[in-house]
Amino acid sequence: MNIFVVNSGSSSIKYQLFKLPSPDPICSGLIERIGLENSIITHKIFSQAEEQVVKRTLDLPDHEAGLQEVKELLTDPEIGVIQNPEEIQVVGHRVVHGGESFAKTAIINKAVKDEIRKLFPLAPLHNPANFLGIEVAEKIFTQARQVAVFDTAFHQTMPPVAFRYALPETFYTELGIRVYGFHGTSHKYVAEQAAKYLNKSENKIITVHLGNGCSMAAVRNGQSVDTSMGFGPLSGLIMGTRSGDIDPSVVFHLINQLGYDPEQVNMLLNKRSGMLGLTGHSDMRDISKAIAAGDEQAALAYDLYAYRIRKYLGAYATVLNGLDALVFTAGVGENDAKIRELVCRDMDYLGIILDQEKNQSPAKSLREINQAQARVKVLVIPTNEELEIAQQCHALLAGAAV
Ligand SMILES: Nc1ncnc2c1ncn2[C@@H]1O[C@H](COP(=O)(O)OP(=O)(O)O)[C@@H](O)[C@H]1O
Ligand SMILES: CC(=O)OP(=O)(O)O
Ligand SMILES: [Mg+2]
Repeated sequence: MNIFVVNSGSSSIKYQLFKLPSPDPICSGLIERIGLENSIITHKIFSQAEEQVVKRTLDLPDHEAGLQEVKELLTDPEIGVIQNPEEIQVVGHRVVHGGESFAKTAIINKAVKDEIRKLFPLAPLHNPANFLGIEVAEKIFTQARQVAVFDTAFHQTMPPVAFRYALPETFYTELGIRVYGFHGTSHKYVAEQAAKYLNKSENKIITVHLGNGCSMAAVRNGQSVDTSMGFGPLSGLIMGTRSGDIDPSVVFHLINQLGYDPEQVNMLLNKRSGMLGLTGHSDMRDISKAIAAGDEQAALAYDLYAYRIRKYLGAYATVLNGLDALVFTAGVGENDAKIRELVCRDMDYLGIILDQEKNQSPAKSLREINQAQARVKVLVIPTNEELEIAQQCHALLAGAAV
């Protein structure tokens, strides 16, 4: 079954084509700077041992132009991997917010689209772009089943003690105000990899997803029991441009005393805060360079970022009443050894003892970075949200076990 996976962001589209049940992608790509001049498409084709990379710079005014270009690349007479778009049987879409309506992957129809649209205000950076990706894919891959895989779905197993806020009950029952949690596809994927590695069906795992957005999850026996993002993808850890946890009094102060309007507060907390607000950079590689050049603000921000993770680590070890494995994943989690070191420092009371040398290993596959005698495995596991999405689509449509 040919499954094309689309992860649309506000200015980017990531995609991969799989022929399930094989987990190896046929091709993958990233389109950056959609809507700006000089959009960049990086398209990779994997065949046997070799990898071919095609890079094109062109003006792509919108997502439709971006996906049209991908269609051309997929069906190109020379480098194409299929002959026509009808060969794609399924398009799997990452959709960030599914509210309480979707505990599982869903075939997209009008009702599903209406629900995704209703959730725009709760995930303003994500759901509108995801929706656009669906609409464009429907036009291009007209024969394919369109399927939505929700970031929130994995966290629907959380108990009420983890998902309820201390607000009057009707705010939950009538207005749906509760913790939803995000990055579920990634937390699920790496927690399953870790459980296989531990070779223990009963297990307690904390997963730490550190990308542009950052979140943690406490996972017991494969089920999410708590997570750091909440009603929207803004609470919890410090992120590239998002503040993470902040006292809501700050919002009232900004509005009532400093004259901000609600949209300005929204922009501030979502787009101008986090590491960007603290240092002027949202990319951890730039922050590391600034620290090396003696920038004290950058050094403080880096410490703040790790400190927040440590607080959640303590909380989740308590929630789980112990810990078998701590998993780092996504761009920062997989690549930034120093962050992992700061997070794991002085955690021997929890059974976490890092092996400095193993922590420095640049390997790109699952690796164990704790000292041999440590009670808790510390693992770096590359996430693969696209493969997880493809496998969930396959399970839904072919009845395959995942
Ligand atoms: N070698 C690296 N060292 C430190 N951070 C890195 C490295 N490579 C990528 N990153 C970080 O990963 C982030 C992107 O992570 P990713 O998981 O791809 O995020 P997203 O899927 O949210 O776009 C970048 O902003 C950057 O901070
Ligand atoms: C939900 C979320 O924060 O996603 P991302 O990390 O892709 O921005
Ligand atoms: Mg991501």
